Amino acid sequence: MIELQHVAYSYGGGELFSDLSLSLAPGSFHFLTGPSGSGKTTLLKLCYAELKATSGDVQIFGEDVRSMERDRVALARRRIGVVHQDCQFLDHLPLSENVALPLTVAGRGGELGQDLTDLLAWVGLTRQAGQLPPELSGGERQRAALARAVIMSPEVIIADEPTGNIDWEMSQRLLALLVELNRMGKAVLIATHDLQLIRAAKAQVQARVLRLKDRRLQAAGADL
Ligand SMILES: Nc1ncnc2c1ncn2[C@@H]1O[C@H](COP(=O)(O)OP(=O)(O)OP(=O)(O)O)[C@@H](O)[C@H]1O
Repeated sequence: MIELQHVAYSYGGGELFSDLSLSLAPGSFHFLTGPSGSGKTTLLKLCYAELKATSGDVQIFGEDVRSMERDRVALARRRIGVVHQDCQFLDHLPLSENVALPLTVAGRGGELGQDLTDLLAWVGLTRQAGQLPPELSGGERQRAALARAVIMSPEVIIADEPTGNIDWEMSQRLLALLVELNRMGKAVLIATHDLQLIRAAKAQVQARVLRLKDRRLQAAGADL
């Protein structure tokens, strides 16, 4: 689904990483760890074609990102649900409309209804559907961001520090949702510093743990 081969990336200075290869197959579950500043967010952005590799090949759903026109990139992006690190919302719109925004933007707002209700129930936010984003807790925002990322039924879920600012119980809840999505056959890629979360996930799902360090991507040690 998403293939990176011998990829390097630089923001203009030295290379952040090089000769990096990664393959996200249907139904796979990957964690990406590594020190702050090692390039985890950058690597995720390469996976959803927000950035283009400085060198090497990136293929998304069989297409070479370098030669994809903008509309092809936009179409491919609809098949990838992204939970961003800062999970921003439109603060003047209620939670339910924020979650539904990708469908509305795609001109499919008419399909809303029971699916949205079900999705909000799935992430445990039925009661908060009418609230504005500034009125939500950190954990509620993270779950809303996940709901928004999956409303288009993506085949791949990419989450950047999804449990960054939430307590352990809420992290567990979020992890359970991601594991459930994976069991439905979706590929999941999560960047995180949270080693406890990785250990908890490994008890539930066959996850590969990758570590970005010293400009290289390696399989993490067996202790994880
Ligand atoms: N738009 C940008 N322009 C220039 N440099 C950038 C840009 N975005 C990120 N960087 C730099 O690239 C490096 C990697 O950033 P990135 O956010 O990918 O790391 P990270 O591993 O996700 O970090 P963290 O764990 O702290 O979120 C950092 O040194 C960062 O300052």
